[in-house]
Amino acid sequence: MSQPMIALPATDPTPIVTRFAPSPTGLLHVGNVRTALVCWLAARASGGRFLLRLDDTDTERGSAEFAAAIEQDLLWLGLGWDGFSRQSDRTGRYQAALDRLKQSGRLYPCYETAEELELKRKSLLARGLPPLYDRAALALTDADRARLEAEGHRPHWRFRMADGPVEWQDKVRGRVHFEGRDISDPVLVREDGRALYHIGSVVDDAEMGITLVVRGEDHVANTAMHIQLAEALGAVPPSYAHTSLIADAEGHGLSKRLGSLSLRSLRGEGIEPMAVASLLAKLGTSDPIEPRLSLGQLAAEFDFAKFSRTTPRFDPAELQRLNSRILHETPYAAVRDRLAALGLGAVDEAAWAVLRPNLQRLDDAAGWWRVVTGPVGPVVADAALLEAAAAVLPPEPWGDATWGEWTAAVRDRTGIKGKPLFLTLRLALTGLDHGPELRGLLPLIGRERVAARLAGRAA
Ligand SMILES: Nc1ncnc2c1ncn2[C@@H]1O[C@H](COP(=O)(O)OP(=O)(O)OP(=O)(O)O)[C@@H](O)[C@H]1O
Repeated sequence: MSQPMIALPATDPTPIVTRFAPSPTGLLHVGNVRTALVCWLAARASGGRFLLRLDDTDTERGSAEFAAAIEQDLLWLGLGWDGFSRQSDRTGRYQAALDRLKQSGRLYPCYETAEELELKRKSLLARGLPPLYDRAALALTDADRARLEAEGHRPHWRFRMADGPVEWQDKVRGRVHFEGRDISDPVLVREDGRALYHIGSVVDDAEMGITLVVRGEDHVANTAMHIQLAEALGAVPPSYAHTSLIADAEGHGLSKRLGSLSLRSLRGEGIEPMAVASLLAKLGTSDPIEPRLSLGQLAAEFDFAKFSRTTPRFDPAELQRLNSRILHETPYAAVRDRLAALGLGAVDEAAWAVLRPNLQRLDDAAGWWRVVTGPVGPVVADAALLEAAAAVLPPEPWGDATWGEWTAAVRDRTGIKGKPLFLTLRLALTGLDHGPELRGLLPLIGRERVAARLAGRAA
């Protein structure tokens, strides 16, 4: 008998709870931001929740300033969160989990020094073997441990991986398979008593009800271990999506600590948040990169099935092109307050429509607005032509049709048309040989200033 056809919904109907968990060790770079954006879009596309969790337990390298900068940068991009936490506030929860692992025998103390471990590693590699920890510490007796402690050795603690397969269906990479025995027992607690990132990550994901972990592929091997860790703590591991890592235009990796391609520097260069989002949401996917004006639209187009596993390169020139195209489409209501903050409160909707096709960044508007309000030192290329043009300058009010009517009258009077006419007028009215359409500029400049500039006076 043939199987009945089942119509599956196109998208995952279950609301996803996901999180972005950066360490505050530097400014977010475009790779981090792409991961955050993918998390956010996955949550929004499913009607779910996006949590921000600062992985701030490394007090040596992290700082409160970087933590604040991460929050500001995400908000600038529009990636608000539905829940916020700091791992430094939750160390008691991690300690409780570590105690449980000790009780169940999955966490065991080790006393090798870094030098001893390095020697073991080198010797394994020299014999062509994988550098797995040999679990020598599991053979220590209570008396051995007491002696080591009495000699002043402090233990670090390892999680005992179980043998057997660890598998998951990754939303980007498909089926991923590891063998537990191929993974070295990871250190979860250092000699100084500090818990490493893994325990916080797994405990928080479980206690915060995370259903999907989206992170860079630098974490794939960690995930096999995190799955076992979650299970050892009695939790159901979440689903996973490991996105490829973004490289710079030359193909080099990015690092927060090295200050690569930060979101902040792009913002300083006048890049619009939606230009960044439009590029990063589509980079490394099968969708074309096109300007998008809202995150909601990007969420509607979001699908993990579109992501490829190749390493995408971030091209600043492409971002710049997108930025211009986005500004050219941005409606007045979206920029009114920002124009006012630039001292351009007088730029109204009609003026914005004239200026925006010439913008590469928003603050270019100030330069073009000065062309309107003056003073502009006109360039007189043909005094006779300008005199004739002034003689047929129509009375106000001026509108969209004025430019066409006026230049037709100048042409009829002088017999000059085309480029010699238009370039001469442009140089006289703006002092420049390029810029916004004169049809739109003319009514903004107004008759008084136009007349003065035609007469060669700065106005
Ligand atoms: N180049 C990259 N492309 C995409 N995602 C990345 C890239 N680098 C890091 N990520 C992801 O960003 C998230 C935050 O990572 P993390 O805070 O460790 O950043 P990092 O840049 O690796 O920092 P650091 O340089 O301090 O190690 C993780 O999910 C990580 O996988």
